[in-house]
Amino acid sequence: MIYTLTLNPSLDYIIQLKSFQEGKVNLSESEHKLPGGKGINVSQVLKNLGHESVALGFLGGFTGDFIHKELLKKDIKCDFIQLKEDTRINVKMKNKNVETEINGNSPKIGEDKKEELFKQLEKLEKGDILVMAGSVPLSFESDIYEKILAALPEGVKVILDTKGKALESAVKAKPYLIKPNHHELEELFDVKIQNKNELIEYGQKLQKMGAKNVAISMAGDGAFLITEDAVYFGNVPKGVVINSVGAGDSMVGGFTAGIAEGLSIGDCFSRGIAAGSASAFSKNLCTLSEVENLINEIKIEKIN
Ligand SMILES: Nc1ncnc2c1ncn2[C@@H]1O[C@H](COP(=O)(O)OP(=O)(O)OP(=O)(O)O)[C@@H](O)[C@H]1O
Ligand SMILES: O=P(O)(O)OC[C@@]1(O)O[C@H](CO)[C@@H](O)[C@@H]1O
Repeated sequence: MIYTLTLNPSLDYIIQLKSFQEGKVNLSESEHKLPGGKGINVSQVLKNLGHESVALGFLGGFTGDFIHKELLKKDIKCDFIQLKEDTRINVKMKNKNVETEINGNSPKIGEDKKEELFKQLEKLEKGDILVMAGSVPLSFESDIYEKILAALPEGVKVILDTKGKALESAVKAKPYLIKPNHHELEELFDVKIQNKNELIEYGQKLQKMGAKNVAISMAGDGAFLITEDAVYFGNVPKGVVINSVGAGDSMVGGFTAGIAEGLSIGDCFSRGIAAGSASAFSKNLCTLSEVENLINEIKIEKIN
């Protein structure tokens, strides 16, 4: 089974504006609400690509109820731990082509709820895939992903998409795949990466620190995959970006679907890029046909 873990889900409130002036009353042109949070988006993408998953994490209050109901409507299996406080609201504002995000604070999560999560994860089995994605709630220490990795039963394949200290500590516990974007890589090592060789160098540093495979996305500029034996570059297809929120999660979802189908790592990478771009080119998260329409435009090149 595939599990996704979203420690810090969100109700994403998407607002489209014709113009925006700071300090003024601005009228929205349209708005909609979506269940959000990186692992939850991965579960939605997996569903669209024909794969079942169980969405795990913490939900609370009316925002949590909304997310739960929306996921059940999509026939996504859920096993969330209930919190008293409301799940956060993340505002995604689109003014012409400029996307601005305001992400809310996480609700409080007690020690008992954390223990409940570890109990749930104990039940995973060899051969299961666990996708852990997103920020760490304020109630948790930044090494929570490392602790989860260390506590998991043997043989669970972990895909991790997070950043900063949470990523730095978790790589030590040897996840199967991590997916930083190039900005997150710069932030982690506190450097300005000047060219592709440097990017590969820093990706390989993460590998030396423990990550088995490192996929580095660079939005419209392609992506690198560093495996144990090789470095691959994948181009991204050309298209008009409509909504980049969730593009990274879609890449993770596409890659995970490839693993579940037993594809080669290069094909998983290509599927991930197609899914990321298909989501970027549409208002919603990618569908299977959108991914299939792009897959042949992606060429994976082994560069060393
Ligand atoms: N401008 C673009 N053109 C084509 N594809 C894109 C573009 N931007 C993003 N993508 C697709 O989405 C994938 C992930 O993009 P990106 O590097 O922005 O990840 P991210 O920063 O994790 O995403 P997110 O915006 O969800 O946080 C890319 O590898 C690509 O497949
Ligand atoms: O604060 P985090 O967990 O890093 O990111 C949360 C978030 O921005 O990520 C998703 C898009 O990737 C959105 O659904 C959600 O609002």
